[in-house]
Amino acid sequence: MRLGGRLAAAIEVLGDIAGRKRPAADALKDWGLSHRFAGSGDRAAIGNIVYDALRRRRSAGWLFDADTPRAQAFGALMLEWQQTPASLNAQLDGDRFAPPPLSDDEIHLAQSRRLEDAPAEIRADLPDWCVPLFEEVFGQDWVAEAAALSTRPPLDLRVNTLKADRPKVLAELSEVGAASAALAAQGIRIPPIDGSGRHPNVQVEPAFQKGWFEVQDEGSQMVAALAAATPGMQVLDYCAGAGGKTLALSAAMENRGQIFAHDSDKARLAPIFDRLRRAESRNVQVLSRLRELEALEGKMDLVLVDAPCTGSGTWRRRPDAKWRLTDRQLATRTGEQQSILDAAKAYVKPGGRLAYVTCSLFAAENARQIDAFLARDPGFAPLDHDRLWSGCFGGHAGAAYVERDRGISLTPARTGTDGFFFAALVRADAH
Ligand SMILES: C[S@@+](CC[C@H](N)C(=O)[O-])C[C@H]1O[C@@H](n2cnc3c(N)ncnc32)[C@H](O)[C@@H]1O
Repeated sequence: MRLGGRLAAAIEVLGDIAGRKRPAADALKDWGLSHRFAGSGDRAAIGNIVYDALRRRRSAGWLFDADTPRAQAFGALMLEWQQTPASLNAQLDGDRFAPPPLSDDEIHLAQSRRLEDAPAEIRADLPDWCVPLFEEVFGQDWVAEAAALSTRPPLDLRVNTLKADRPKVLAELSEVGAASAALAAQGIRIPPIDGSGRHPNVQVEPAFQKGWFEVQDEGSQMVAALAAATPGMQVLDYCAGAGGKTLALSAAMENRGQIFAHDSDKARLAPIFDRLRRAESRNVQVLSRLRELEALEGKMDLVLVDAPCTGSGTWRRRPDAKWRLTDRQLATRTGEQQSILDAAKAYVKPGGRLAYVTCSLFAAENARQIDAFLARDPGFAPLDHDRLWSGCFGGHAGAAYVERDRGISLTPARTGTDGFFFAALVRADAH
């Protein structure tokens, strides 16, 4: 397929996503199943146009003054693929699978508009209702922070120190542009790919099969490090899901002590078994039933609550979620977070820690959730997050947003990671 056919396919998929309000991955998969002639390179290119258009939906559409799949797809090629109206029309010329070329009116409009002149919410590529939420957290930096969430993400890996070290994994992956990550001690980064390219499928690498590394965003690795699990501890990972953080904690604990991995959803927990085997994590017990946790009450050195959240920090990877999210869903998530925190605290021993993590950037899910928890339970006190940050990432003062008594925020603009929030609370009393 030439660019024209790929562009037409991307417009069709964007129409499907908008019309049926369905996830981008599902729409792309269906398109692939009904167009089996398309090769893997075509699918990757179509996927890239679709994802770029979703990340830049407002700014791409603004160039053509239209919130349509056509405007978003053409706009994405101009903003992210260094195309111009003239270069696009030249490539579409004579391609019978291409969408209609840009009209004189469209060309005139796109050439007369400069993104620097667009309203702030357009440059931020945010739904209107999210603007005050970003302003609340980031003040005058809110547009830059939101815009950084609209860029292509890197592919990050975490070296499993139970089986390998970073130089060994880097040597294995030297051909795919892998380099040490800037902040996470065991992180490896493969930078975002330009244009129609795609990241290598690292999961077919022998080193992956041997458990030498996991795919994990650098921010996720950093919050696992901030949880400060050490060998010999008793740890409850209360929302373990597929075990991304469980595995990082297990490696930090050098397989010594005990991690209890729980999740209320057995289906989400299911992949953890294979991952634990491959990583040779031997200090993890998976407990899917709540009643199995009874014996742990008041005994844990560390309880990690990696809470269900809106995922607003991961919009680089799941840009369709940005446009589907509603304020009602945000309210539902904050309610769940509150009840999970209130339930999980019972397992912390006196002097132990409750660590709270989200991959969201909204204050309601993060610092305000911590304020409310501390107001409900004066038996917990916040750790000094300035000290925690400098203890873990000492050479990088100022890289993250750190509020001493409220927590630490990582963002694509500041730390070059997905957006994450971390707060640690110490149980001071003996009740
Ligand atoms: C952010 S995900 C966890 C990701 C995982 N820790 C990782 O690093 O891969 C949040 C998880 O919380 C789980 N969850 C939601 N409500 C819960 C509850 N009441 N108790 C325990 N887990 C819950 C969800 O099933 C989901 O797997």
